[in-house]
Amino acid sequence: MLKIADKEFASRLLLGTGKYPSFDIQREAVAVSEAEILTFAVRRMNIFEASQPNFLEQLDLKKYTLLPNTAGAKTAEEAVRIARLAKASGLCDMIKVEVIGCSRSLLPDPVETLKASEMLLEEGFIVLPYTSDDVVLARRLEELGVHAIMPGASPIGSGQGILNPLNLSFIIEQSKVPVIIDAGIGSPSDAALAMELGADGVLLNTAVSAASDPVKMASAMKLAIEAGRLGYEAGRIQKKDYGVASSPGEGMMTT
Ligand SMILES: CC(=O)[C@@H](O)[C@H](O)COP(=O)(O)O
Repeated sequence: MLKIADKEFASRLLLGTGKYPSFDIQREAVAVSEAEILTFAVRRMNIFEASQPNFLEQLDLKKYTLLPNTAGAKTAEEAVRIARLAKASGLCDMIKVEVIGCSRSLLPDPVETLKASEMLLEEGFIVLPYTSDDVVLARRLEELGVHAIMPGASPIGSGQGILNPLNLSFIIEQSKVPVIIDAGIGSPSDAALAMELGADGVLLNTAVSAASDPVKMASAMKLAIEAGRLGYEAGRIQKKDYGVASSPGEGMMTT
């Protein structure tokens, strides 16, 4: 089980809700993914405008935990304002802190992310910050008291997969809160690798929503995350420099 604060989830896949070709495809993709946590950008969701189409209306909200995110924020203050709006909607008490520091790479601003996380923790939110794969920043966030760390695999929407597995391993090794690899996942093998590294979960959006067949890809991601987790729990063999025969040589009959 994935445990975040006092909440437990059977699925380790967290799914974004942006950029699907249609609500119907999105609904089907979400269903086959078996994800229990859905993230959405508060700024892009018409949560206060009943007249506007809204994906959340299409869902049985009792089946999902909503994870609003502060996408669009460039400062800690903006992120906090967006988080308060999300809380006021009454839909959720968790928040994914996303403070972008570079509009080209979409990489997070470490200083503002730390600041926003601190402010939101003081206000009683369950805080899940999206961070870079910086090991020291991850430790500082955990020391603040965040409820999960969400380091990026690579830039949001890039589909480049895991660029720095070593840093992610260091973060996973040092963290006592769940580590959820967030952003940049491009294929099921990327998601499986994240889980094999020992991550507690994977958050992804574009790899599914922009796939040629989002529903099939949602299913593939679910299976990859389950396979990666099983592989991690099973314990992979050590890599060796030279070949080692798979069949025992001793005791074999010779002619
Ligand atoms: C939806 C969301 O929260 C994104 O900001 C997230 O980081 C996913 O990134 P990808 O689209 O690269 O999976």
